[in-house]
Amino acid sequence: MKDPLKIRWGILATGGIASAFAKDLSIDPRTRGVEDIEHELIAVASSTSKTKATAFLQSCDAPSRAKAYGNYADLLEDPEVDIVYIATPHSHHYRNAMQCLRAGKNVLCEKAFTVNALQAQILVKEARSRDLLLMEGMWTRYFPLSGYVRENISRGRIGDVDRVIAEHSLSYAGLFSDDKHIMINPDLAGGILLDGGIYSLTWVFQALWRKDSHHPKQQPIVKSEMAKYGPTGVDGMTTVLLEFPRASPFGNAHAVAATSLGLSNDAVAIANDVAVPCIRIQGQLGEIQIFPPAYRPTRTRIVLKDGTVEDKNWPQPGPGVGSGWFNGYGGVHSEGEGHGLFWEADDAGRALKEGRKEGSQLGLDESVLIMEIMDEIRAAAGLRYPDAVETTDL
Ligand SMILES: NC(=O)C1=CN([C@@H]2O[C@H](COP(=O)(O)OP(=O)(O)OC[C@H]3O[C@@H](n4cnc5c(N)ncnc54)[C@H](OP(=O)(O)O)[C@@H]3O)[C@@H](O)[C@H]2O)C=CC1
Ligand SMILES: O=C1OC[C@@H](O)[C@H](O)[C@H]1O
Repeated sequence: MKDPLKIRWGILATGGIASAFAKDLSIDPRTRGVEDIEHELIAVASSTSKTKATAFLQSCDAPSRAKAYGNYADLLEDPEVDIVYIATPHSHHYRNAMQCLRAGKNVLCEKAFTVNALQAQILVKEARSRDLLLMEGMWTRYFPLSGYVRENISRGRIGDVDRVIAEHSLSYAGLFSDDKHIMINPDLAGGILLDGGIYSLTWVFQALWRKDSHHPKQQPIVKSEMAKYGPTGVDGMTTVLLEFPRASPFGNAHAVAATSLGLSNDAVAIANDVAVPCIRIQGQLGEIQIFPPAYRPTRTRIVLKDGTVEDKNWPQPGPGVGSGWFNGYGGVHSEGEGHGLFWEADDAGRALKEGRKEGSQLGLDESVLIMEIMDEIRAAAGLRYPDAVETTDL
């Protein structure tokens, strides 16, 4: 077998998800059966200071040769960096991704891809004109669990998908010490739609926007309601009804994508020691249930009308570094294993190997379409971020 291709990563920002990503890069890909590529963290950049970048590398047990930069521009000039993972707030994705592309770097950019669809379209055009990889870091799409769900839909286990009910919420109520918090700060494009609603929409799209659909693909019709978080005016709860046109004796397919900053199915289920699915994908023959959290589920159930019940657990693989490695970030992960960001990193690495220019499970046209839908939802409720955040000027 040929030697694995080494993917040389740079990371922009030193916050919570940047740290989880750096730790996942350090996990040997062979622990998840990946032998054709491997990852190396070459450099991290902090917009605040080199000291912060150095501390970040230490806290992530990064390779000793990894470099710390005190600004983003210096990392983009590093010829050893093949691909940049952007882990800044939503407000900064457009600007940072454009900086990377203009510096000739491939890009894996955290979700939500941008603040609005126009920004996403401009980035896509830039990446295509430069023949660079541009990929939205919607990690959930790359989990083996998601592949299993997609495959069972394709095999027709539940019949055609008639309805999807998707809910992703966080338990943030009362937890904000001030209005500058990333989740609620309009200057950082905060609010639950861009942060959490994107997961509910991801599950709806994984189920209903499919290459192998028996039905012609047509854009969904969207209706929505938003409840604002009073102190800052961003959305604290958003509920979306999507109708997917199709030629079926049962009419169009429906989906509900719900999200909230304060209500958490996950927290309620844990507190009461019960398991309640957050995603239900329903067809005439039965349904696929996915258990919370929607962004990192580890359990599925298929329930069919013929009496079949199939439960499966999907622990994230890894070296078993002990519980608590990722605890306190992005939910409760009791397995003490990898976070799961390595799956999207593997897909980005394989894209570089194969010459592919977008993610295999979330192409750029779909990322743009989802941004268009989120624009529509925000416009219906009058949620517009400051001009400096919505702009396409650099
Ligand atoms: N896939 C997933 O599971 C998750 C994804 N995310 C996504 O990752 C992104 C970052 O979120 P998260 O890591 O939680 O955020 P954090 O607030 O923890 O970190 C953001 C980092 O961005 C950098 N930054 C640059 N400019 C600013 C600015 N003006 N204000 C604040 N920070 C700035 C900072 O690093 P520095 O000072 O070093 O430049 C900061 O540490 C978002 O897009 C979010 O949606 C978040 C959580 C989980
Ligand atoms: O992407 C995310 O997933 C986990 C959540 O805790 C976090 O708010 C969000 O950004």
